[in-house]
Amino acid sequence: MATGPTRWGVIGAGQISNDWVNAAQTLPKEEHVILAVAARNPDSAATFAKEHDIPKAHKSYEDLFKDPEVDVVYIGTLHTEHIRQVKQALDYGKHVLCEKPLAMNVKETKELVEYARKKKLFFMEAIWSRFFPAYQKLKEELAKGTIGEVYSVLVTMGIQFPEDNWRRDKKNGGGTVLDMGTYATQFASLVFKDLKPVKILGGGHLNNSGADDSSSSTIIYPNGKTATLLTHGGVNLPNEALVIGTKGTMKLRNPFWCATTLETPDGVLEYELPKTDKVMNFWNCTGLSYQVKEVRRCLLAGLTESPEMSLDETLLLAELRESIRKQIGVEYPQD
Ligand SMILES: NC(=O)C1=CN([C@@H]2O[C@H](COP(=O)(O)OP(=O)(O)OC[C@H]3O[C@@H](n4cnc5c(N)ncnc54)[C@H](OP(=O)(O)O)[C@@H]3O)[C@@H](O)[C@H]2O)C=CC1
Ligand SMILES: O=C(O)C(O)[C@H](O)[C@H](O)CO
Repeated sequence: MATGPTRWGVIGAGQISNDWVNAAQTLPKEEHVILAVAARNPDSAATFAKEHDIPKAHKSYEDLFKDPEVDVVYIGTLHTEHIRQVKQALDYGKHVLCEKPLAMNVKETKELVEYARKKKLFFMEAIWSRFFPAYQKLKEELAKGTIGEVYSVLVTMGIQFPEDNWRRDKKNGGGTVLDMGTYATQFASLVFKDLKPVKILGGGHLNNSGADDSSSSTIIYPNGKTATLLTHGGVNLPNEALVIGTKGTMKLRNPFWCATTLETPDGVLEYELPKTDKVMNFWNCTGLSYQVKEVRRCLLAGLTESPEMSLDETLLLAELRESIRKQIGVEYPQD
């Protein structure tokens, strides 16, 4: 791979893997090749491979991890499964990009971070938001002091999921804090990156499975700064992220976790996404290609972590989520 394309193996033939592969395939073939896929059911991997023009369909996840031609594995499975799958991929010497949330709780997240660091392989939680051009621009404007001293972050993420969606089922890792709180907390953490939270307040409602159906939380940072976050699985919220300073406000939207619009005091900036004619499951998902590019950039530079989404930050997000959802009363079997 030193000179050739990055050769990807994908595990999980579900919804996000569909979007991720379609997004990665918008990139030049000289840089990224989706070489292999594996699923729990070999027939499902074969069908996925055919649909996406992927040369190899392996009979098991382990067969894919063993494939010497695969440089890096993308894990697109439910987060209840990540702990075992990430470790096995690393054991076979693969670099790993793993879907968010990286794991079920702080304990699992720490275990994975330490494991990857010991192996000295590239490892990243797939917080794709960070690599959107609108995020890069927001960071530039924050660094320039465009809105002065920032005191407040306000984020809402709410999507009306059907009752039978796994996101509402605790045994499948459901709960809005794990699903949407990952995005909300990464935004707070991006803005207040140099500050250690002094207090985390959380509340919300549980559904019948014992997962949270809504959350309302405030992260108190030092020096009068706060981030207020709402998540909801039963109603659509504005899905915007605001950052408010002494000289004005900036807002990411459309929606904030894969933003194509940035409002600044000087005007509204719109960003076009890469195009595909493939069927996508989730909003703005050709934007997954930005993080795919980041992984190659890091591999070529010999980095084992992305400076934009470090493993320390992944740990912090896990801690924030755990504190919030435990205050709501969500306990997972993995805790
Ligand atoms: N970055 C983003 O924009 C998004 C990220 N996500 C994240 O991606 C992950 C997958 O979500 P999504 O694709 O929507 O989910 P899917 O329901 O489509 O499931 C994905 C895959 O997970 C595996 N899986 C599903 N159920 C089980 C189970 N009960 N036991 C073991 N494995 C199971 C299957 O793998 P197999 O095919 O091998 O059977 C399945 O194809 C989640 O962690 C989610 O948070 C989800 C949506 C968007
Ligand atoms: O990661 C995601 O984007 C999610 O799983 C969301 O909760 C949602 O489905 C939005 O697309």
